[in-house]
Amino acid sequence: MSACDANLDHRYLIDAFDLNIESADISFYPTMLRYPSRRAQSYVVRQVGKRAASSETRAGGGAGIGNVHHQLFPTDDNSLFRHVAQPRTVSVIGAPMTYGQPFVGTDRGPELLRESGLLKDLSSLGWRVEDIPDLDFDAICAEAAKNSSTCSVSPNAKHSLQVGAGCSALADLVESKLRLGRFPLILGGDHSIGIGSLAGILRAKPQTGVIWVDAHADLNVPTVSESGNMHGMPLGLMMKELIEDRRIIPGLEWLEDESKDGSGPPRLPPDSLVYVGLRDIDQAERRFIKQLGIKAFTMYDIDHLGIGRVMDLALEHLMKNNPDRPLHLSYDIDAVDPVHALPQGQR
Ligand SMILES: NC(=[NH2+])NCCC[C@H](N)C(=O)O
Repeated sequence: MSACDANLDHRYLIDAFDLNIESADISFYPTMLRYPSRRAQSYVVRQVGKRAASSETRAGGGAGIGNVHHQLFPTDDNSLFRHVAQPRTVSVIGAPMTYGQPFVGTDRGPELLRESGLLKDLSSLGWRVEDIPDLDFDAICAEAAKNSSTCSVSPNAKHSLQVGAGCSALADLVESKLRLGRFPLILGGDHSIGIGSLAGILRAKPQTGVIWVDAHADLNVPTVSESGNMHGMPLGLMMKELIEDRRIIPGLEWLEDESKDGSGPPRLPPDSLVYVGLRDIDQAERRFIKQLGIKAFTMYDIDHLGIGRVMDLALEHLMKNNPDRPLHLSYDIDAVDPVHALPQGQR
């Protein structure tokens, strides 16, 4: 662990995110499943339960002052969750994906989060909870794999048929919940689920700004990926600048389908993304971040500026030209201080 890693502990993250988010996902790496599940879920729960993000409260962010302020002076600000219908309902979607990286185990994420009391905690925050049965990736992915003999081999996108089929089902579900005015809370699964979450979200709400809390940039595309693992690609696959036509990847053809309301296939403009917590990025990703001008806060920045300031800057970047846009938070537990979540065998 380096000194700067120590700064990104859950407490800081929880206290710093005084955000008005409308959707969230959380993803795992197998070695990180056990201990952090309680912390991970409390983190997400806190996000869902957040109150107003006034500049006054955000100013105190990093050290937890903003959060203490909320507890002392709770507000019931209707300007929050503007994109969520009343009564507020969170749709909990289990996405037990394992095919985006080499290890089995990430499929236990939804179960462990539920076991650690997620649903009760959500309801105690005053939300209605819609607990949807986990997506049946065993069946969906096995069915998709049947086509593998008739399909060309993936161009450096491992298990793309399985990841593609699973994420297509996830995208449909996320999109339908957003269109009902619900808050989709997606429980991974490895981070290739981001392909499904982002596709569904961007089809329903193309203006969405994305905050990607992760040690990794996940900005690879098959032409440059060093590992071929799709958990390293969800953001790259959403950027037109990095991949023109996703139909070249077997299993991802659906990503080029028009959105129902005619807004085109789901795409994320580079200025609609902010990274928080980077500490392990590939050569090509580094180049892309620079070329595309993506806003990126590394562990160094968090250590240097403090997480409160980093979050102020992140929000400023996403909201300055579009103060009413929805936000999506994607949280990979490997962003957490390795003292709490062992990052063995990242790739
Ligand atoms: N969400 C993650 N854990 N991503 C890990 C990605 C690691 C590496 N950059 C790759 O593309 O293979």
